[in-house]
Amino acid sequence: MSVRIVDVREVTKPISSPIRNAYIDFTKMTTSLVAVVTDVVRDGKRVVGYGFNSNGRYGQGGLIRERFAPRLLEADPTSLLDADGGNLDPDKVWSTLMSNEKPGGHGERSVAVGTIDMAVWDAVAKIAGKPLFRLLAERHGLTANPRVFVYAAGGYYYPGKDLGALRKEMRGYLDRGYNVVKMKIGGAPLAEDRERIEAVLKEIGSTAQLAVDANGRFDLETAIAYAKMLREYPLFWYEEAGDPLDYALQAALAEFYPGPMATGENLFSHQDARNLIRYGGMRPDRDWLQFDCALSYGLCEYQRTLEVLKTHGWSPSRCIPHGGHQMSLNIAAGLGLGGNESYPDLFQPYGGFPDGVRVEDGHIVMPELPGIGFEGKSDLYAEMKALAD
Ligand SMILES: O=C([O-])CC(=O)C(=O)O
Ligand SMILES: [Mg+2]
Repeated sequence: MSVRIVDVREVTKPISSPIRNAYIDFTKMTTSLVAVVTDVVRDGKRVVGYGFNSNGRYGQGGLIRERFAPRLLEADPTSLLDADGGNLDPDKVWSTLMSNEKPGGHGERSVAVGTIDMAVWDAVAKIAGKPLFRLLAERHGLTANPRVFVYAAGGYYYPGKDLGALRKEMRGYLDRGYNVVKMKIGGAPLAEDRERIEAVLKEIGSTAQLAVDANGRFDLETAIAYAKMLREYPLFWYEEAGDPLDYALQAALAEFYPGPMATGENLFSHQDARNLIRYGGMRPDRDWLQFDCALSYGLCEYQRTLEVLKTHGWSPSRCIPHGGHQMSLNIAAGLGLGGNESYPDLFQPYGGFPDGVRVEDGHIVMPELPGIGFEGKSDLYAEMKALAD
């Protein structure tokens, strides 16, 4: 049997909402939805792999249609296959996507490639007839663990949102089974953020922990001022204090913040991840890494990032990716990450879990669906199917 990619389709969809973090609002946010259509038939149906990019970066229809989809469709189909020709080889597909691309300058390109790469892995696992997390564990000689830690991200700034509304939002996450919640900081003066934090801590009591996210807003002085305030509270983590590429700031912050820090969602290559580990002062015994494959050249590149971490003495269990998508849930279950982000009320239908999956005690259990599992989420699959039909 041979396998051929017969089409790569893209549509840019809105995932807008009136929320705001310390840096951007999401009123114009979009995502690229991609379908990689193959000539393989499984259970009487053509195998189509699907992918999309995470929130925070916009849809990449231009790059995908002008540059990346044509490279795959123009390639010799046999050059994209694994050794016995029975499936696509994601690394060969990745190399074809990245042909004639110079190194460095990771940005929108890494989002376009990450989105297609997600669809390729979905197709590969479907052709293999397995959930992606099982396929990944097998490839790496690991035992999959379908029970994955998830936390609830929200706590955005929102017109008219007072402390009561913030507390209610957080209570809603606890009611849905989460035991770690996250809120935004840095979009209001420090004293006001302190009030917001105290209100949430009062609401969640000892049943949950709170993480805070500054979205890269602070200069060094402000990051340290916040560190001195935040270290008075038992926070789950202090996220993305300064500019994502300011490794010296991150390293200096460690001097003032003994608790866990988190960052990495805006680093888009294994080289950038390596620089964070080399120069960012991150501590493998307590800090968290949030690289998101959907924004950073996909799972082929994420595996290289995990290799870099290993070389520097970091366990994959210190990774809790940004983005709240099922792709990272599969990587977490297959390769032993520490968990995954989740946005219970935002970015639908792209984020979240297959229908019927419930959060219990801050964890979900992955269903045994072939591929990434998108077919198990009916609202998401309806959009995907419309693209492929
Ligand atoms: O507000 C955003 O851009 C999303 C974000 O940082 C996160 O989920 O950690
Ligand atoms: Mg963040």
